[in-house]
Amino acid sequence: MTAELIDGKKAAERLRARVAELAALFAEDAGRKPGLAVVLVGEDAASSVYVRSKGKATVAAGMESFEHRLPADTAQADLIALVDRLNADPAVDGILVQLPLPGGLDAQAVLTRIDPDKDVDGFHPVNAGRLATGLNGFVPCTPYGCLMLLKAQLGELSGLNAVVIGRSNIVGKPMAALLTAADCTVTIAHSRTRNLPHHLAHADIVVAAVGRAGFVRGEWLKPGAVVIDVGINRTPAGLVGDVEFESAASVAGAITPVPGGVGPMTIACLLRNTLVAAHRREGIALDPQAI
Ligand SMILES: NC(=O)C1=CN([C@@H]2O[C@H](COP(=O)(O)OP(=O)(O)OC[C@H]3O[C@@H](n4cnc5c(N)ncnc54)[C@H](OP(=O)(O)O)[C@@H]3O)[C@@H](O)[C@H]2O)C=CC1
Ligand SMILES: Nc1nc(=O)c2c([nH]1)NC[C@@H]1CN(c3ccc(C(=O)N[C@@H](CCC(=O)O)C(=O)O)cc3)C=[N+]21
Repeated sequence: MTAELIDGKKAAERLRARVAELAALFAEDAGRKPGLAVVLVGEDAASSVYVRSKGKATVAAGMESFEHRLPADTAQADLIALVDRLNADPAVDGILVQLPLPGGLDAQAVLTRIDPDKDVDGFHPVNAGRLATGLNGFVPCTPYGCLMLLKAQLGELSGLNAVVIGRSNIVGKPMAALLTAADCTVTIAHSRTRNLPHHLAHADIVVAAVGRAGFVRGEWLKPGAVVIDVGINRTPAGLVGDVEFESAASVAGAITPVPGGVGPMTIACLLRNTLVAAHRREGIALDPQAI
């Protein structure tokens, strides 16, 4: 292996520590802690684990965590009613509805019901539009975390070629928007892309968000490329990313591991977005450069 390992766990710990300091200052000024509400519908094992670790991280950062667990057979109207209550609750700065929702529930309708100014996931169309047009809003946590890792690794991104593999609303599309705003030349690849290796051969930055274990091979990469592996795939061999780590690490300049790469940054960015939401709601200034 020649690639440098990008330590997302350490970067996330640093970000969480900064958020915790600023959350303590906020609590002094506002007379209350920032609050994050997480809604989990159903009993999906992986989702339960995530929700528990989000709750722990929220409390550790000096924020209030409100967990709402609903049965898998919850009616759409009841879920919408809960979102309405959270929208109206002054103690709640951020709302996250854990995805995927059980079959029968309309995720898009639920996400669109969340007050855009409490939408710390950045999934509301208003926030997607703000990101696309360069306005201040909430940026989805996973791509935001990826951008932070890239900037820490490379410094200036201007003029670099980036290939984003995947075009989902929660990872690929906002990732491409962020890289475009950072003046990269961005290619978005997806399941209909012809000759992915051709595109990757020119990529200084590769972000893989495909959902297929070990999909990206080292021999497709440009030597020295910085590779961000978003994939979380549970295999009999354990948790693996979308990049074939061994072969990629012998060609790339730097690469994120799975676990310990993008995942921890996602949670840290969720806390960051909640802190920002709390400041905006209370009209308390927060220097964006401070975090
Ligand atoms: N670390 C973290 O914090 C997070 C990790 N994840 C993980 O990231 C991965 C992606 O998540 P998500 O974006 O939600 O997934 P989606 O399933 O929504 O999107 C996958 C994307 O990959 C594309 N794709 C599928 N097959 C190929 C192929 N053969 N070649 C090129 N592109 C392909 C799809 O293309 P098309 O659009 O044509 O179907 C689609 O755009 C998953 O492993 C998920 O678990 C997700 C969120 C957070
Ligand atoms: N509304 C919503 N917002 C999300 O942000 C959201 C979601 N729904 N649904 C599911 C995906 C996935 N996701 C992850 C978060 C943390 C890790 C994480 O911390 N991973 C650890 C490993 C955890 C483990 O061992 O399972 C790591 O990569 O090191 C992974 C994945 C957020 N998501």
